[in-house]
Amino acid sequence: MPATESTAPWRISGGEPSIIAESLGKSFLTGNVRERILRNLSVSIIPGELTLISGPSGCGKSTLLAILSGMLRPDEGRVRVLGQDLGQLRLQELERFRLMHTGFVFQGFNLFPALTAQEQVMLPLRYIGMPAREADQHAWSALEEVGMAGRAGMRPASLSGGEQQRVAIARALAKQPDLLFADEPTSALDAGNGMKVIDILHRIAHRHGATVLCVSHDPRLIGHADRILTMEDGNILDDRRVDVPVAVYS
Ligand SMILES: Nc1ncnc2c1ncn2[C@@H]1O[C@H](COP(=O)(O)OP(=O)(O)OP(=O)(O)O)[C@@H](O)[C@H]1O
Repeated sequence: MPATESTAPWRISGGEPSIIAESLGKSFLTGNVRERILRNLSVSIIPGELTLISGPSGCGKSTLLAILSGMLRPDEGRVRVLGQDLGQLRLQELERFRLMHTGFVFQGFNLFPALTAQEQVMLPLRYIGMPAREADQHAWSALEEVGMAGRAGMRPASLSGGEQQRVAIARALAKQPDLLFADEPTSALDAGNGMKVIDILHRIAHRHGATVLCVSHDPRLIGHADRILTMEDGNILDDRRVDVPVAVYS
């Protein structure tokens, strides 16, 4: 496990891509119609940045995120993450790889109703074998980093949507992953809470050198990413950098 100090860099960004995807193709069968969702898509993602994937509904954003994070296998092409060809890993090895190196934040928070914020964040740490006392400290640091340490003893029903999403981010953050994936993390939140979440994701990339890849069609987020990939019809139409400085949430 890397450093415990929450503001310490986990990884130093050397400009080398942490994710390299080449010639990805993916189809889904609906009834007896096979629909091509991704077509010959290639992309590299760099650590230390918040990269946003935007584009119209149904263009394949979540499918791409699922493939780049190792949750879904492509039909064609290959994905290298941290130098590892995901296609070479057996299912169990892939699960282990994801557990050790990636965190995921979902639109619907996915918190356990019966657990406090502290317990939610500790759970995956205990699952990877971290001793209780250490897991407790890591969970506390992660909650502190997202501004939720003061609510560590509260259960989801007593937290607002924005607070629940910040707990979910702390849970993904606590194991200090190399890569953090987020699928529409702000879509259930109002403007203010959505902005806090995106600023936290941005800060995770910049302070810790993590690769942060976020799917969203929320136009408010565009100025808050470092790089925007715009998808249409299963491919990347536009790839651009955002120069505007980002306000850091405190
Ligand atoms: N497991 C699946 N089986 C069949 N079709 C699927 C499956 N997953 C996704 N699709 C289809 O693939 C297309 C792309 O889905 P995807 O969720 O990647 O799009 P998206 O760009 O993230 O959309 P949105 O912005 O609405 O979430 C959609 O038409 C969807 O219905």
